[in-house]
Amino acid sequence: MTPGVTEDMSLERSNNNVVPLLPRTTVRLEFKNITCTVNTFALNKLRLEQRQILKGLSGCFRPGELTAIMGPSGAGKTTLLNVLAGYSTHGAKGEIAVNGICTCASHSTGRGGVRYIRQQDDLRAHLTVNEAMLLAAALKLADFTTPEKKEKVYEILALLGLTETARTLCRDLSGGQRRRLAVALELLSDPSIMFLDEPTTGLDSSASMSLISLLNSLARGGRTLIATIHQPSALLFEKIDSVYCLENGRALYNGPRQGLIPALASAGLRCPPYHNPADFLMEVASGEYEVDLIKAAKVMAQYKYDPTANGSWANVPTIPALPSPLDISTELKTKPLLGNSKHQKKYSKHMYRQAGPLMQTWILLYRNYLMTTRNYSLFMYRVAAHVVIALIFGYLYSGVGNEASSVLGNYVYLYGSMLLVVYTGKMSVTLSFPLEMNILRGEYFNRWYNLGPYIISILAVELPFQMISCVSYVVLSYWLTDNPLEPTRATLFLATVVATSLCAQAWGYFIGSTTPTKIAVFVGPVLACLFSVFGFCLALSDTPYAFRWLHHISYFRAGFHVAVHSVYGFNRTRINCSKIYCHYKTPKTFLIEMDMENVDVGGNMALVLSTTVLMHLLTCTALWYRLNKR
Ligand SMILES: Nc1ncnc2c1ncn2[C@@H]1O[C@H](COP(=O)(O)OP(=O)(O)OP(=O)(O)O)[C@@H](O)[C@H]1O
Repeated sequence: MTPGVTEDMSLERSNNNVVPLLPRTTVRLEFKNITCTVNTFALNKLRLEQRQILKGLSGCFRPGELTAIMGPSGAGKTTLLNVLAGYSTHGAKGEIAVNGICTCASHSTGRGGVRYIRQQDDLRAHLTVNEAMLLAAALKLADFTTPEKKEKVYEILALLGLTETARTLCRDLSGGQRRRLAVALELLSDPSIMFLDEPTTGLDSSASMSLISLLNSLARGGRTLIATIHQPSALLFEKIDSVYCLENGRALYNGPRQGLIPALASAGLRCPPYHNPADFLMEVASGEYEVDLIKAAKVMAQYKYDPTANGSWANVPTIPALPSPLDISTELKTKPLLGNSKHQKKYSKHMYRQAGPLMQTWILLYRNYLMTTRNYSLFMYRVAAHVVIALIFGYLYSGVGNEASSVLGNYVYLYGSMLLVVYTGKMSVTLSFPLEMNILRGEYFNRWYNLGPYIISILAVELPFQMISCVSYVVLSYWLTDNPLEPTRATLFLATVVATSLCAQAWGYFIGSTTPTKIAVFVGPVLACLFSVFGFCLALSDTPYAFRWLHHISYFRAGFHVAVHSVYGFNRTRINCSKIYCHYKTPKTFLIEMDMENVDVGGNMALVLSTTVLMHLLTCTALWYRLNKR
């Protein structure tokens, strides 16, 4: 059993005191002159054009503060977040310093151990909250004992108000609970800096308030928190410490929330009394007031907010803050935040270290096992589909395997069988992997595990699935079509069909991991069709020279030739003939006419197996590149 992820996934603990979580170190993130340029295709001019999305942004995010990145839609908020987090840095330039250590903005590494909670749903739908947390703890907290992991999971769930939902499947959580769980999963490793992309989008005002209060409290514990927020209500805006407002890729305002209205006023933009300052800022940034925003930004940058002064800000009406729905802020106000917390002392002897590769593989396998057992209908449908097709083929081609007048019918059955297993093997992963890719990107970026263990864990589930589906199809259809039941022939046929299907699956992984779903949908079938024509009705001698290389590299052709040979080759004696004349009474006649009398079984099997290994290696390389060179 995986340490910390035993069959008893309950979260029992003796002590119910929830202690606020404190990061180990604090992170100050400064950035200077950040630009981001992308190439876009201008349809009207039919050429590539460069477009600058971020136009020289500078600023600083401090520990202990919740910073909101605001701005109208398309202003560049997500792009800025991606570049600063190191999540996607394509086309980025400029300097980013983490606690004074400078890196280039184009480096795609998680800066300062940053954790990035993206807008997309990165949760595993078929795990319960409890399981998701314990599995994440097992992956991330190698130095903790099992009771300590459970204790930590319990603390975090309690802190985020998720204790009640511990046994709920992630797919059944409400939007707000999902966002909180996403935060909880990352809090396990006590990150000092967290980025959140639009955490309140899709939440109602109460859920948004609850989440922003939570983020505010986490920031108070010494973390650096940065979140993109679209249009916060006045109450929600009160929970924000600093504002970084963008307009069209430029910084409009960068400073403390309390300094916003006086800064706007210094540029001649007076917020009407009782108007939500956040709304006013968005109206200004959207160009609803006739002002030169570049000039206004320059003037506002000159404004120095003085929190002690009785001046401008004191005269601005503020809305009294309501108690946090999670009531965390109150608790944090009454407890020391840094340095001497019970929690910090309790875990101070531990490093926040990832589990080793073997343990990661084991945990991920266990996770896949749990998810598969919850979602077994998918597996059952897949096997059932193969069984149904076997029955249909068995009915249509009944008895063709041992009848000389039906050799061509049997040939079509063999070809159809190969086509079936190639399509099901390839398309099942070609279409599902891009969806998996989204979650993989999030978990990998947030350093849950390495690529090797992840790949082993998905293959360990997918390979047996495909093998079981193939075996159920072959056994049933081969028997119904009355093909020879000699052990050597039957075993070779089964082995060839399964190997070809796994090779197609390896191709599917490669296509799914390198192309978007919309393209993968047709690239997969087109390649399968292209490879399938070689060797079926097209002999090598009839193939134009320019295409002969396709004949040689086609795993479909190789598998199909071995399958035909296993049925009609190896000096098979005469086949029964129930008619007056059967042209293919001697199997050799058929093999000669089909240009298959000299099939190199070993060579063809080696081609299928080596193509499988090659495609898996290419998939690993492509995945590594996509995950590390963003
Ligand atoms: N790879 C890309 N190629 C072309 N244009 C891009 C690319 N990425 C982003 N953009 C453009 O850059 C601009 C900023 O995008 P971004 O997603 O950062 O905006 P945003 O402020 O987060 O918007 P929203 O609030 O609607 O999510 C948009 O106009 C977008 O179309």
